[in-house]
Amino acid sequence: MVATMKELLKMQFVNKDQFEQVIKYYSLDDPLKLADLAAGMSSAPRQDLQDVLMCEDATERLRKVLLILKKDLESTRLQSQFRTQIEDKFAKENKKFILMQQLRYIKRELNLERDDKQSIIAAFKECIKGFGDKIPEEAAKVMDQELSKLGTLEPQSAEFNVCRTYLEWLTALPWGKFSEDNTDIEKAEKILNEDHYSLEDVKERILEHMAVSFLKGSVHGKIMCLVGPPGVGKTSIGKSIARALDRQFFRFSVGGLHDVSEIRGHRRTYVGAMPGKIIQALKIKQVSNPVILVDEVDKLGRDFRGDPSSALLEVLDPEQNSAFRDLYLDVPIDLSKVLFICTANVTDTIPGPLLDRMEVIRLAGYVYEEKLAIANQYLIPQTIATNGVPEDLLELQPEALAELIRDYAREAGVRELRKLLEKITRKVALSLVRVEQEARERSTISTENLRKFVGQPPHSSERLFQEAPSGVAMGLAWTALGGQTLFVEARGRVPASSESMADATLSLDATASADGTSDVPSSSSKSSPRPRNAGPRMKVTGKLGKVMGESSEIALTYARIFLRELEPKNEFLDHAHIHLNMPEGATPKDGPSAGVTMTSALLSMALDRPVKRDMAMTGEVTLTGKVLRVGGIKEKTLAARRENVDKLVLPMSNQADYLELKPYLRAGLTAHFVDHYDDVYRLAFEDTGAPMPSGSRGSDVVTVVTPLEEGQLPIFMTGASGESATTGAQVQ
Ligand SMILES: Nc1ncnc2c1ncn2[C@@H]1O[C@H](COP(=O)(O)OP(=O)(O)OP(=O)(O)O)[C@@H](O)[C@H]1O
Repeated sequence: MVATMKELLKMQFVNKDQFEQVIKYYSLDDPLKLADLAAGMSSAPRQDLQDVLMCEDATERLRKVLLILKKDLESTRLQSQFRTQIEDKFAKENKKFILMQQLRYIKRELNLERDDKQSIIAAFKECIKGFGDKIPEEAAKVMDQELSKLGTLEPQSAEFNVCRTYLEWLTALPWGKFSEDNTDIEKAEKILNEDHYSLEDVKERILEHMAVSFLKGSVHGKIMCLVGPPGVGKTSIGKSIARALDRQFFRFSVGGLHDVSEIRGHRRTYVGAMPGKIIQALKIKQVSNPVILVDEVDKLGRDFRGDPSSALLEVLDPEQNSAFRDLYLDVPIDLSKVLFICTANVTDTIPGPLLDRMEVIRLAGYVYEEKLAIANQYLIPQTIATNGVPEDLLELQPEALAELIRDYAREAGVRELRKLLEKITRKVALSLVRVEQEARERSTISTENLRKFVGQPPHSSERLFQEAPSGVAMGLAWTALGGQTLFVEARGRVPASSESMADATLSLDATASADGTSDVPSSSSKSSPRPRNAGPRMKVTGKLGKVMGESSEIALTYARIFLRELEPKNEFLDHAHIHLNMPEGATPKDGPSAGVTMTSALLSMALDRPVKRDMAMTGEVTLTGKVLRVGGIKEKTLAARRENVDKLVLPMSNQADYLELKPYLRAGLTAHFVDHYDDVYRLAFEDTGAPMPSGSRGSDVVTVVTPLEEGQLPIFMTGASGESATTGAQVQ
């Protein structure tokens, strides 16, 4: 007996024999069998059934029938599967709902808890009541509105959570909560001295600021901005100010920050919206008058997400910040009692309107003696304590510390020095835990075993030129990393009449060779007549900014005038193709202060006479030879001492800046103050065999000699800072 179609399909019918049987059975035009078919396909689409009936070929007809039935069976199976799943889910939800209702009912009967939503609302109301009248009217009104809105929303809805989070932020703020300021200025001074060595002028400015705030009873006024190279203690002095004032301290960095909402918050319409950093600071610190340190304001970004500097201005400006509106909270918040302190490496990149409202306090960097004292009094005790090494089990000999400062951590600040001391202490800690407690011995770090702890010194190279050849002059520059020496190299030759500029520059030696050889013709050859058709040209390299580029042109024009008066027959600068280069080409440089150095390098090249050894100069030069005032005298003086330079030529108008420096900072230096290039020339080329001008158009040179103090080391460091090329700090 042949099984019916449905039965065969239910048996997963694919067997060849059975298939043959079915074909045979259904190939007859028997109306009864057709009726059987139709019954099996009752739920099949009409079109499909028609297709079957119209099909003439019996085998094909059968195949179609089978297909229809297979589909039918599949859909029946799926339907029943869904039904079971849905029923299961409903049963679970139902059960949960019933249990929840029972639980709620039981809790309410036992008076254990009120309705969830109601309890949330009640908690908010309680919290708001606690603030009393300390909440400003507008904020109180918004809280009321939000509370009523919360009452109308379903606790399971997304909007309920948005509304609840918003109220949580509003009620988490320290409305009217202030910590009491320390008004004892002597105690404040003691704390500042306890935390930091030296920095007298910085501490003095901070104390003045505090004094004004105490008298006025508010911190209104300019925002303090601590500017200086890395590791000079800007961040840590900010922390110390908070300690001196007895206030909470919060720090955040805006370096590389592009998104304005980091400061001003996101609008509430965004998913995951939050208030900005300032509101977060108030919430975390739970007082309305913390000290907030905004680090790296000189590295603020700006893009399509807005201009964070304008948002920062709104926050920091004492005129505007008593009603600061965070985009998320959208109620006025009084920030006028917050003490904002900013830090930066340079002021050039701080947006103008922001800089205008700041009181800049400069931290220039430390000399050797200061680093030694900082290490002994602060860094060594601190690192020993943080690494858990018993004090009597570690001894760092003074010579080893001197070597660390001199050869390993040649920097303006003390960050690298701190890292090295930490490295040593960690190594000592490891060696201590490797042996039994009783067998532990004191570790002594001397110059002999220092390398075992910190490896080879990274600063083995001396400064770029110990003795500069003709065409090279040493300047002093001021970078974000502190002061440094900056060499100017000038090379040039007069091309043959047929030579093009390209050929001429190709034949130029871009870097003067250290042995002093140069392709600059001797003075006698320079006075011979030259073909005039090639014309003089100058190429300047070393990643110079616009101002420095212009300064090089002024230097060339002035050097030509000067040379014509000095040696009328020497026409070298009038005809030569010149290449002026400032090494460390990866470091951007700008500013006019290298004017005198460039002029000296050009004259040294044209006269084939080297500039006096160990002399560094700085000053802007004008077309008439006047030497103008420059910035960063302290940083430049520290760099000169670091780099073995003992003679300085500085603008007369910077004399006061120099004399303001503590004598120990300029110990061993002879500084000459000039106001005309004639005197720079005399000082730089005296006794080198170069011709001397007949008189000077400047006023008398002032020379300040500062002898070494007793027990003070002479010059103690050599070599240029290796850092600047990699960090891209701008030289000025
Ligand atoms: N005068 C000082 N007396 C004692 N410790 C100091 C002094 N100057 C710096 N330090 C210490 O040096 C370390 C580095 O200082 P800090 O991090 O404050 O530098 P910074 O100027 O903020 O640097 P950056 O610009 O990289 O942020 C800190 O541990 C700090 O305590």
